Amino acid sequence: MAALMNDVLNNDHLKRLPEDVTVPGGRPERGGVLHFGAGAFHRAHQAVYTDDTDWGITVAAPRSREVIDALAAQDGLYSVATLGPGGSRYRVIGSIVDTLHVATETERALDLIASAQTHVITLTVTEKAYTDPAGIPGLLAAGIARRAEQGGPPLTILCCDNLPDNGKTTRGAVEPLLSGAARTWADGHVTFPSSMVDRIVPASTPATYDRAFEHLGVVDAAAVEAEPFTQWVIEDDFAGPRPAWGATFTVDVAGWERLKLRTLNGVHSTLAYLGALADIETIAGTLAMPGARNFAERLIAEQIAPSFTAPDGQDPLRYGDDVLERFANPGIRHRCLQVAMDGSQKLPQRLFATIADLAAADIPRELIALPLAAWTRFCAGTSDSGAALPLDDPLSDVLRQSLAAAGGGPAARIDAILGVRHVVPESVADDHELRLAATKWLLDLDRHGVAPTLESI
Ligand SMILES: NC(=O)c1ccc[n+]([C@@H]2O[C@H](COP(=O)([O-])OP(=O)(O)OC[C@H]3O[C@@H](n4cnc5c(N)ncnc54)[C@H](O)[C@@H]3O)[C@@H](O)[C@H]2O)c1
Ligand SMILES: O=P(O)(O)OC[C@@H](O)[C@@H](O)[C@H](O)[C@H](O)CO
Repeated sequence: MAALMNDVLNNDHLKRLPEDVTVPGGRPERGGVLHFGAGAFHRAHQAVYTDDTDWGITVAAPRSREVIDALAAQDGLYSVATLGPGGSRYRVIGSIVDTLHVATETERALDLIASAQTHVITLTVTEKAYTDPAGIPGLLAAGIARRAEQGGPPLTILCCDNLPDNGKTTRGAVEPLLSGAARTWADGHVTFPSSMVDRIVPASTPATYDRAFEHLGVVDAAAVEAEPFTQWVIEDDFAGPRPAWGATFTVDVAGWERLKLRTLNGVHSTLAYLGALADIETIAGTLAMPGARNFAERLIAEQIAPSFTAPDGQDPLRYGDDVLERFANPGIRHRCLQVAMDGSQKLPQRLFATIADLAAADIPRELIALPLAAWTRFCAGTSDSGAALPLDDPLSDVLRQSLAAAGGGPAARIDAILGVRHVVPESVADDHELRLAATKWLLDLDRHGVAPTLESI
């Protein structure tokens, strides 16, 4: 413990910490985890779970090096502020022992993937990263090939992105890029467990760093803020050793993924598009609009919950109530525009899967057509007040061109969005009832805007 305090106190950037700040119980003496995606979520989720073990993480940044440079300058130390009803609690995390910039250190990245010291690779690289063979999937495949050549030990690749069957998705992105011997080796030595990850972690802003400075008394350029809730459900399919994470290990994660992606993330995206259109900055602010909570509760009870079977012991309605309480947390300033980005990569699992299952069960789909209408209007890029809305989406050109070609009529615009294949499944694109309901909602949004539409529900 004394050594740890020395570590923290000797660090140039994190010293003289107030007594209410939790500090690491020691710096890990070993590595073992290689993580890709140096974003806010990793720092407030997997790195925190790992901080409770004796394993260490090398964090690799695929693109911008801003975060890893900040971490490196602070000896890997940074703070996570938990923003609860009673105020903020700060904890310094010590599990990050090294950093790596993939674009400029590709050889080192491959060596680390191949290294016998690396047992688990974790990923938070956003949903779209799995569709780019030249990106992370290609890097992993090349690293696995090197590991195979060297006859390295088994390896676990653990996706922590918000995707359904995320282990299978990762395997599906990497395996086709392996050739011959490497593929045979990977079959016997590499596993891709699925995992459900949950903690709301908004992007850090200058205000985040100001609050950290005010609380810690030192500059922390890698600070993150998060809600108190945290959850990690992992398919117990590790090829080799793993850290003693305080997660739930299970044989089947699919039910947990559906519960979370459809309920939490589905409602999150819904509020994000409605809020952005209404010129509201945050998810909490959107949920506070008159009628919004009633709509969200009905969406969960009447559309989302009946679309799937919850895991044993989970009540989707209670889960949904808890989610709405979490969204209402005023400390979490999660911007609608952050949640709204990459809709084409998120809505298949957050919205369209729900719609498809409701249609298959012959359950009416009127309420769930509203988020589809809101996304359609959002993609056109103008809010209810006439302000410009950014469309930060890898398919932005396709979406905007389809809408432009459709002209101004709501039915044609809904058809244009439903016609974007690879995003909207065929059964949803052909869903006549959904199309009519979404057209009606889009007409309401065009004529009256979000606020009166929500109040009318
Ligand atoms: N923030 C949350 O509340 C939260 C909660 C649960 C799960 N997640 C998952 O974690 C992911 C990352 O969230 P975050 O808050 O850390 O975001 P972030 O924007 O802070 O970080 C994203 C990271 O992904 C990398 N990245 C982006 N596009 C990439 C690409 N095409 N190829 C390779 N790398 C790419 C970026 O360089 C960055 O390191 C989310 O997309 C989601 O799947 C986030
Ligand atoms: O992180 P994304 O971009 O996949 O989605 C935005 C939010 O819906 C998401 O980050 C939630 O906050 C998170 O999934 C909660 O666990």
